[in-house]
Amino acid sequence: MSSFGAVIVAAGKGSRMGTRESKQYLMLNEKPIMIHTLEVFNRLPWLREIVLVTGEGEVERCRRWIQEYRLDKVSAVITGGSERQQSVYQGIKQISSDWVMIHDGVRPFVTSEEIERCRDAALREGASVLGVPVKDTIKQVNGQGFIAGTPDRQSLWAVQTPQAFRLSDLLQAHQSAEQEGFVGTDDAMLVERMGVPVAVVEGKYSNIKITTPDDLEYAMFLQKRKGESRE
Ligand SMILES: Nc1ccn([C@@H]2O[C@H](COP(=O)(O)OP(=O)(O)OP(=O)(O)O)[C@@H](O)[C@H]2O)c(=O)n1
Ligand SMILES: C[C@](O)(CO)[C@H](O)COP(=O)(O)O
Repeated sequence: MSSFGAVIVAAGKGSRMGTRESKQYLMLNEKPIMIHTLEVFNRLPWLREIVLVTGEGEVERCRRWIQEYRLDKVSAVITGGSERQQSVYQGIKQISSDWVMIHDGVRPFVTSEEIERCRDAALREGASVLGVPVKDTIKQVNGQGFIAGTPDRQSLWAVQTPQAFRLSDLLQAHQSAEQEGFVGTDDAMLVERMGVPVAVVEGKYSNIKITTPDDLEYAMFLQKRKGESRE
């Protein structure tokens, strides 16, 4: 099978969390959130390498955690950039596999089953992302705070990570975006604009991105449930 690597991005400031410590380093059940995430990927037998992208001044601490938790697939720990896109680009330059998965370090509840469905869809279709159909009605709102439009909910999905691509496609997409000054909010945007079809794979609503304080409470519930399901 083609070789797969993963880039776990954990170099953000976590401003929406409002904590002194960036959220990816916060303890969840006595273990840093990003370590929970790395452990999920490190358990995948078919994954060839993991590149961790972390914050300025955090490389040594992360390297100690990697040793402590025996994350033997981590091949490099590097610092990211001021934008998530820059962190991803730095990370994929360290990957030597044919395919790469990009995953947020603050999405610790993704399962190996979801990751493998994302992998298989990428191998089949060329690129793939995990996502879930939105449950709320989504509105476009204008600058005056009034509804400007209501997209058809049937076509709306909340897209998550991992997002999987051919390494060559993603490198080219990031290079083009950097040259053209284009900044997207996910990697699929950069590949879409290159005309590469991206398949959406239905994941789980529990694959949350820990972003604001209320997410932490839900994360503690999910972690407890995860622990209980192992007993
Ligand atoms: N310059 C950045 C920004 C974000 N990320 C990572 O990308 C993931 C998703 O980003 P987000 O949830 O927005 O994290 P932050 O940017 O830290 O959050 P905020 O926008 O609240 O500051 C996180 O794992 C974050 O650490 C990153 O590696 N480099
Ligand atoms: C990549 C992502 O997680 C997909 O939903 C999301 O776009 C990241 O956005 P953020 O503002 O960088 O958290």
